[in-house]
Amino acid sequence: MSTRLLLRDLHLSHGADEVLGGVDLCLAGGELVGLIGPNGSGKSSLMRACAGLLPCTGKIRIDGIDPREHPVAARARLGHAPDPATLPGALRGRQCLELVAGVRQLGADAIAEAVALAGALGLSPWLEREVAEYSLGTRQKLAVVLALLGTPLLLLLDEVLNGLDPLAAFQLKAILRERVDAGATVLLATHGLDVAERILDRAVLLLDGRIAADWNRAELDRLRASEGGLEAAVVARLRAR
Ligand SMILES: Nc1ncnc2c1ncn2[C@@H]1O[C@H](COP(=O)(O)OP(=O)(O)OP(=O)(O)O)[C@@H](O)[C@H]1O
Repeated sequence: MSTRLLLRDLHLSHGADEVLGGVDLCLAGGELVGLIGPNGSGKSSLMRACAGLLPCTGKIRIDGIDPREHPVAARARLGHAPDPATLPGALRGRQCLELVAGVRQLGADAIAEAVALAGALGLSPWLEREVAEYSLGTRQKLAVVLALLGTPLLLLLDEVLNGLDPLAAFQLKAILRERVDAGATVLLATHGLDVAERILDRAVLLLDGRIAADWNRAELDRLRASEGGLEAAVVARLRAR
């Protein structure tokens, strides 16, 4: 299986505070991987660094491409859901889709696919309305559709199940599984360990600036069968610090 995302000795600081202190991570094509970690452990920062939005040191490769040297080629392979709070309130949902499609040089087919995805998530009635009128969950749906636009090979999704209604969350999990089965790789930051335990192929724990644990599907199944499951395993790691 090809390496979709490779991180070696990734370091990232916000001012004087080191957030990532040497992250090593290798994701293959066709994996749905959960990124777990306490508040402030650096999950969002890691994703933003991979998307070229934050400076960092160390090795990053997306399908072998360094996003800092070849940002356009890397971005063509990458879908990163924007923070819903940063979506432009004055634009309508459809305009946001068209804007991102334009930046990514995607055509009408990609927009039509995104409109269909929006429908699957219950977003259709909102596409002609301004984002400023959206609820938090509706903004989250639009952020996810923007990330999925153009069927990227690597999806970096930061807590995208948060705030979604049950039907939209169900649909999104099915869409992610379809994308992964078709060869895409998803890195999903989440605090929802019950969901993670059921839907992921793998879960990694980001702790104290590094990957502190890495559970594959068989290990997640074993945890699931044990008392407390993944939650108990994660809580034990956090308490042991
Ligand atoms: N723009 C910024 N300026 C300064 N510090 C920041 C900035 N963004 C994040 N941080 C700090 O970096 C650390 C990691 O934050 P980050 O948002 O990446 O964590 P997270 O794991 O995604 O957290 P959460 O689970 O709460 O979403 C935190 O200590 C946070 O306060």
